[in-house]
Amino acid sequence: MTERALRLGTRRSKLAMAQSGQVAETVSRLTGRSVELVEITTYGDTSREQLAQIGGTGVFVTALRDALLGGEVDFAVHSLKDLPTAQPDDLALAAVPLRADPRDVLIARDGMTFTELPSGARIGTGSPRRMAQLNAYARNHGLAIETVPIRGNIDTRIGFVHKGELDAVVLAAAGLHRVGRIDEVTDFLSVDTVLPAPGQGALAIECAASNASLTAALAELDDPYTRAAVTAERSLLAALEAGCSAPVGALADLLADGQIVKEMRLRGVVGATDGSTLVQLSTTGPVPETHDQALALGRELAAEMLAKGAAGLMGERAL
Ligand SMILES: NCc1[nH]cc(CCC(=O)O)c1CC(=O)O
Repeated sequence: MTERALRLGTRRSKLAMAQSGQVAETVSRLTGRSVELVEITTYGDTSREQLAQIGGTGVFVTALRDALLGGEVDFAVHSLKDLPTAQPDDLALAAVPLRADPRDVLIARDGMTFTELPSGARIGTGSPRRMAQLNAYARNHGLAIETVPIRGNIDTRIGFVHKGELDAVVLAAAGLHRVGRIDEVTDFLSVDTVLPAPGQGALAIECAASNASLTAALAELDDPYTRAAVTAERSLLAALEAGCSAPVGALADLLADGQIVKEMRLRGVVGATDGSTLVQLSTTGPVPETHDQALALGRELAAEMLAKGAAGLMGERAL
């Protein structure tokens, strides 16, 4: 008997459809089963309010998770940075595939880089994290910029620049790669300037925890280093009691001696959105070999950041 197609739940945005389409092809190749995309509309897709006002990026996730638990779809693909830090017991994070470029990038008019922008340039972003770090960099380097809150999908955001409403917008490299618009980037922002969101560039493949066979099949897509890194980053976020849209950046990467991977470094930042204050620290440790070791790395850095005053900079608390 021919098995029915696997149903993959996805948001309707171009980015989500691109991400889900790529995962669908891989899952179909690995399992030998066809995969059909089931489009789900989330509250985050329909609301026009700023994310901080509607509960952070978790609003992109809830409807997909409801569809999973209701048996409407078999598995779902999320942008990992949009997932709340607490993983529900009845949902398995079956795979975190190899991470794409985690950096933030600038798309500016006239091909300009960040430091080439004119005094008073208006830069659009919906992320308090990006605002805090760009404003801090500008303060420290004598640049005069204005960060402008924006919402919308990738096309809408880039459109603000094309229409002349903004001088530049900031987006994630990973999203632009996946929708085929990476060539429009005018400046790849160093992570020393703008630390990415915890989990940025990574995907999360979820299914019902009760579906053990599908959980095991999807685990084939997991990249252990990526999973360890994003687990440490999200552990930091959780330990700071911050929500997905708090002004918190984090990045875990591997430190190697030649070809030999020696340690994992975790960097974290939290800041006031006007850039007046940033708490930015890092820690290193053995490459986590277990989930708990990755969690511990994040908690360790969070404790150091809280001791340096991070709590007062959180703005939006975990919801
Ligand atoms: N909710 C916005 C969102 N969620 C994930 C990505 C980028 C893709 C990724 O981080 O994997 C984006 C767009 C952006 O930040 O520019």
